[in-house]
Formats: sequence, structure tokens, C-alpha cells
Amino acid sequence: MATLFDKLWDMHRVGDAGDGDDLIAIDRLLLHERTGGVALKSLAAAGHRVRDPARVFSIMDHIVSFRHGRGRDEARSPGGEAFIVETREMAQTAGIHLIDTDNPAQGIVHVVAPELGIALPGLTLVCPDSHTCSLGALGALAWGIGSSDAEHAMATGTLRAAKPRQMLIRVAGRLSPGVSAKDLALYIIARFGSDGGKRCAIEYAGEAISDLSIEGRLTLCNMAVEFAAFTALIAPDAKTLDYVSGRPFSPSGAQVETALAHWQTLRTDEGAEFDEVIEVDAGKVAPQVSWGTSPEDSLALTDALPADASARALAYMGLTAGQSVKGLAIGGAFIGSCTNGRLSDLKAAAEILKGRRVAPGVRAVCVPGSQAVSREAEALGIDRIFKDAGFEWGAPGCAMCFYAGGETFPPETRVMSSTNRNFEGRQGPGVRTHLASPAVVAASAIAGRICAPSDILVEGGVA
Ligand SMILES: CC(C)[C@H](C(=O)O)[C@@H](O)C(=O)O
Ligand code: SF4
Repeated sequence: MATLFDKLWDMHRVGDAGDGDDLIAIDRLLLHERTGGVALKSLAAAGHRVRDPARVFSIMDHIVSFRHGRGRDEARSPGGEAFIVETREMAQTAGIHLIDTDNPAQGIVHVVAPELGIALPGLTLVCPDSHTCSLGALGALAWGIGSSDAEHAMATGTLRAAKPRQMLIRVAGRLSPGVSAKDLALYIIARFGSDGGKRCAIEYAGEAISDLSIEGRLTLCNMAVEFAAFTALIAPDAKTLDYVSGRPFSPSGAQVETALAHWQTLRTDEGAEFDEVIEVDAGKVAPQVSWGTSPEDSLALTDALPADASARALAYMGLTAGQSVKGLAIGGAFIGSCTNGRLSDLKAAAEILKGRRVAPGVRAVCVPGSQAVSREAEALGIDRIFKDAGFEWGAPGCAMCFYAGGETFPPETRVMSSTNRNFEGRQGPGVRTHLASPAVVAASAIAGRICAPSDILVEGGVA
């Protein structure tokens, strides 16, 4: 009896690397211009070549400008162009796949990898980026690595790694209407703490997980690293197989049948043991918002701040213990990122924005996670809904998810954000980030204060 994680590990284990480490075969490696160009350059400087360029994909997302109309080589941070240019040159020299700024498939690496079928059930995938765990949503074994590990993986097609402990998070029951995968992720992190994942490989299972769309699963697994997990994964089911079929880098022709047969074996055997098991009742999860400077500082929108809230976090966020977060005036709203920048996220926000206007004094920005998401949204008129509501509609990339030295909100601005990190300075010096789902961000942008979508709907529309 084996867990899904055991099976994936064993299938890729090529040897004992000593000191308790295994040598793991890496199927596909992803790079972005913020860390990937550096890894490629250092690899070349050491006189090594990429062993199998067909398995390596480089994508421009972190530094590219999100301003439409500007040259896409323009960076959003001073001096950032060098990252773009260097990654391009190094990728071309190495002969790896390059999804450049002008490529119709460009977007955030963790959004693009599933869209293109680079991420598939059963594959090992690594990227020098912490949110690579997102891809476990498809039943892949995917984890974030450092730059030197990326070099090692490119040169050898393998990585040294110690097999992590394993945790099962079973989410029983169903999420209530209006409660999303993002709310579930924040709820779990708040309840068990930002160290609650204990560097384990987490398998999410249970009725609420089967119910989630693939995009919802990607959101949930995206936040596993904020829970200190090694990675997270979800066993592939019919939804997964349907999602991954027919994509550019998915199996084609005669390979399809073999792949389907293989993917169907990717599940945890009945009775297989985990080192830790956590049970969560989906019915208890309400729309969440973060109040502090760690994703674990999250609560239901209707709850007051804990009496023992950290003084430093309170001071940074301009709050006092015991107060309510709901109703606080905001100055910014951001919808996008690898957490919530997919079509279903934009649709959920658009449902609330339709026919309404962002409150005066709120700068609201939406940046689709990829060119594909942007095109689909535009085909459905979703961009119009955002723009008519007063949102800026940006060009795909990480954009305001993290401060790169360029565009930001003024210090002390309270920003509702569909992203995954609310650390001090994450969106800019002094910026006060509140994490929430796209629907909660959209509702708050309309109201000009932190609120739930139901508050807007009850008020019958805020002009
Ligand atoms: C810049 C990159 C290495 C970083 C990460 O590893 O996650 C970024 O994507 C982030 O979200 O903070
Ligand atoms: S969108 Fe944000 S969290 Fe995701 S990869 Fe980019 S910077 Fe990191």
C-alpha cells in the first residue's frame, strides 16, 4: 500500500545520493526571468550544457511591464530590462523553449504550465520559484527549488532531495455557496499556522476537493508553500484528465492511450499511511480576509481581530487588537497573480463588478495571469466589465503581486489583493495588503471598504 506521493517518488527515484538523500529524475523544468536567467548564465559560466533542452521551458512573467501599449520588453522595475534580455539570450543559446514577452502563450509560469500541458499528472516538475507547488493540483510532483538546484537539474536531469514526510488533509463536506478555494486555503493556514504543513508533502482529498474545479485546485495547491509544505498534490480524476487532454505539450497520437492508462493508476491506495492527517470540515469555511503580515493572520470576514494579535503586525497594518476588519476603508484593489489570475477568478469578480463602479479613491487593477486568460476574458466581454467598473486592465505577468522596485501603491495604502503573500513591503514600501478571494476583492473595491460580496448584493448595488 502506497500513497500517491510514494508512487511518484519511487517512479522517479534513480538512486541513493547518500546522507539520506535520493536522486530524483526531473521530467520538466521551468524558469522565469527573475531567477532563470541567472541560473542559465551560471550554468554556462561553469562550462555545463543543458542536458535535454526539450525539457526546459523559460517564461517571462516577473519583471515584464503590465502596461498595455508599452514595449513588452519594458520592465516594471528600474533596471529590470536586463533580466528579460539576459533570460532571452541565455535561453536562445541553450536551445530551451522560450515563451517570450510577445508570445501569445506568455503569462505567469504557474498559470502557463497547466495551460500548455507542460504540467501533467505523474511528472516531476521543478522551477526556481516557491509557488511551483501549484502544479501538484494536476497530480504532478512539483516543487520550488533554488537557483543552484535548477542548474544541477538542467545539467543532469536529476535532483538530490530528501524524501519529505507526508500529510493528508481531508476536506469533508462541501464548501458553502460563495466560498472559494482561496477561502479554504486561507482558512487552513490560519487554523493550523503558517508552519502547519511541517515541510510535508501534502495530499488534499475529500469531497470538497473533488468538487473543486481544476482552477480551484491550482489556487489551493498554490498556497501550500505559505503553509510551509514541501509541496501539495491532488490525485488526478476525470476532471484532471479532461483538463490536460489535447494541450500543446500533452501526449498526442499513440501516446494518449498509454498516458491515460498511467494517469488512472495515480492515486493513494486504500489504507496507505500518512505521517500526519488533518481533517477539515468544508462547511465551517466562510469567506476569509487576512489582517496581518502573514497569510496565517487570516479570519472570517465577520470575525474581530484576535486580542493577542502581534503588535508589530497591527502597527504595520494600522490596526488595533479586537477591532473588525470588515468595514475598513481601502485605497487599492488588485486581482491577478498565480493564485487567482485565471479565467474563473476573473469571472467570479466580474459577476460582482457588472453594472457597478469602483468607489472613489480606490485604485483598482486587474492583471490576467496569462495571455490566454486575457484573450478568453476579452472574448467574453469580461475586460469591458472590469474597465467599465473603473479597473485598470493590465498585460499578463506577476504585476503588483510583488514589489520589484517600480510601480506600487502609496505607503500605508490598504489594498485588497487576490494574491498569496501579505508580508511587510510585499506590494511596496508600507503597503498594507489584505489577502482575499477575487470575489471579496471585487466587492470591497465597489464598496470602498472591506466587505463580502453578500454585503454588496444585499445593498442592491453601490453606485
Ligand atoms: C521571485 C521569485 C523567486 C519568488 C518566489 O520564489 O516565489 C516570487 O515569485 C514570489 O512570489 O515571491
Ligand atoms: S504571481 Fe506573485 S506569487 Fe506568483 S510567481 Fe509571480 S510573484 Fe510569485
